[in-house]
Amino acid sequence: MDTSSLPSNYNVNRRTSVSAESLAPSSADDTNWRAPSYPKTAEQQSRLRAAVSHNFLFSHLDDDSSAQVLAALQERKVPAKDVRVIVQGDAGDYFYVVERGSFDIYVSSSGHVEPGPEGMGNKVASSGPGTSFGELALMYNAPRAATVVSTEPSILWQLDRVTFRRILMDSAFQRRRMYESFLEEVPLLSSLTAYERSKIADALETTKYPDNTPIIKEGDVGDRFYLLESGEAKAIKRGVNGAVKLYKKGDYFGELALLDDKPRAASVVSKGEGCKVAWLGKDGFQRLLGSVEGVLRRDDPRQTSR
Ligand SMILES: Nc1ncnc2c1ncn2[C@@H]1O[C@@H]2COP(=O)(O)O[C@H]2[C@H]1O
Repeated sequence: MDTSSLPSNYNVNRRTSVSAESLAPSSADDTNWRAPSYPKTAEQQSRLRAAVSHNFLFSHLDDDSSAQVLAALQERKVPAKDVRVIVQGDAGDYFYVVERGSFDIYVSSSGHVEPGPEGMGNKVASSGPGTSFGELALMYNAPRAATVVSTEPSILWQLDRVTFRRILMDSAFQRRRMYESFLEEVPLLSSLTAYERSKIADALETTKYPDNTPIIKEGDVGDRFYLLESGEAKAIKRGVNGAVKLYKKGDYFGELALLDDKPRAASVVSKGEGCKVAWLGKDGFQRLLGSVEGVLRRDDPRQTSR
């Protein structure tokens, strides 16, 4: 098993007991399996659609899978703050999408919650509307890696482990696998945790450009942030001879227009053998790269190439 996406204190060897059936998302008797379908009012449907619309794990599903997953999601109201929706060390049963409210996520280095007020360990993250949690135990058949606690009355949508594994997991796994090792080598992201990088992996899209093809055009409105996955590219500016910046694997561009809502400050063009880029839309950029905004502003290329 590839464990590179796991938190460092994640004990992969401590398995929980789960039935063989639930471990085999693509088993031979696939034809007999049907996702559960929970009836919903029109009002619930529209809230659910809005809640999943910004969640990247759902964005790559075909229409049929998407309909099955939406039908299988069940509303769960969390009536108060301090409700432990997930307890570190427990077996995984559901994956959760947050519709409303917020949750804090704690990790105890012992792998499970200890008695006493500090027993949940350190707070490592928070989760708000449109985000999701609880996928790790289901993906890796391992105990819950963290404790997730409500900080106010909230609304969740929960998906059972079998439906998660059969419909959502393949695409989630593939994207995380595909990008994990690349993202580890991107200097900009080195201050993030492995878990934060795996969330970025969920959100990335890939595009290939042949040699000498514009990726960004100076003056355009910016809606994507790019990481150079392979090949080369250069930045050029009207009225300036030669490239103002060269990009190689692991470099990024397209951040300035997104940071300040200004038009693209330069064009970026593929060069050499062309290139492959991984990109995040503006929404993903703002949600997932908020903590590196300081680095992006500090390293503003206009300070050296103007
Ligand atoms: N740093 C982190 N380490 C482990 N789990 C995390 C972390 N941040 C968020 N989580 C989420 O907390 C969830 C706890 O249950 P799971 O292990 O199933 O999946 C975990 C992740 O979805």
